[in-house]
Amino acid sequence: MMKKVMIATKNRGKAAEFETLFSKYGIKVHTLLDIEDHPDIEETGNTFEENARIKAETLSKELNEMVLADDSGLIVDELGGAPGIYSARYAGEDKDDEANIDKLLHEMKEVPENKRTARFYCALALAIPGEETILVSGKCEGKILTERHGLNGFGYDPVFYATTAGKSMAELTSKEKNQISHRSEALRNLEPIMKNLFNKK
Ligand SMILES: O=P(O)(O)OP(=O)(O)OP(=O)(O)OC[C@H]1O[C@@H](n2cnc3c(O)ncnc32)[C@H](O)[C@@H]1O
Ligand SMILES: [Mg+2]
Repeated sequence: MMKKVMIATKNRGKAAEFETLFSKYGIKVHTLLDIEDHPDIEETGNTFEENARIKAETLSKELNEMVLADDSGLIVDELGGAPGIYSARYAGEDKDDEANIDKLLHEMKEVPENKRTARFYCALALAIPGEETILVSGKCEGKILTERHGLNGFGYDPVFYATTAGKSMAELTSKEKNQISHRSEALRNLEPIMKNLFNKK
């Protein structure tokens, strides 16, 4: 039997990363992009964890199967934690990565190098019918650059300098990003639980 997991996301960048991250377990990934005209699941929570739970549980109830959801974003110290859970719609409801970056660079225009610290955060929720939802998280420390660097990745990657890599996130190959990212750290924290689940089948 082919192992597969449904992920409650419409973000192509996330979907591609999960596809790679799960492939090493021999698990195939499906997302909301595979369901025609599926409406967005409203993120009405006040934390990454709440929003991840809402997305996972909503779709899990709808499909009556196990669903994983990712709620993530960029936390900038000098901006009091913004854009945070509003990262996707920082510059407006239409979710435009380039507009979001432009707004961030503008807000950070006068901020000196030593005060540009930030981190990516990822909460993952695994909803299983009839069971308590499992929540894990991961983060990745860095700084906000003053201009775009690199063409890989998605979202805020071009303006996020990842401390452990010594480069912008968009200058990393997907393999390199997957070694240090908030998303991969969160997924590693889910690994023992996933192993249990998939070996039971
Ligand atoms: O809710 P779904 O459908 O999963 O897709 P989304 O794009 O709306 O995702 P979020 O609500 O979790 O918002 C996360 C935003 O944070 C940013 N982000 C998250 N992870 C990122 C990463 O690895 N690299 C760059 N930006 C990231 C990116 O701009 C996302 O749009
Ligand atoms: Mg979203």
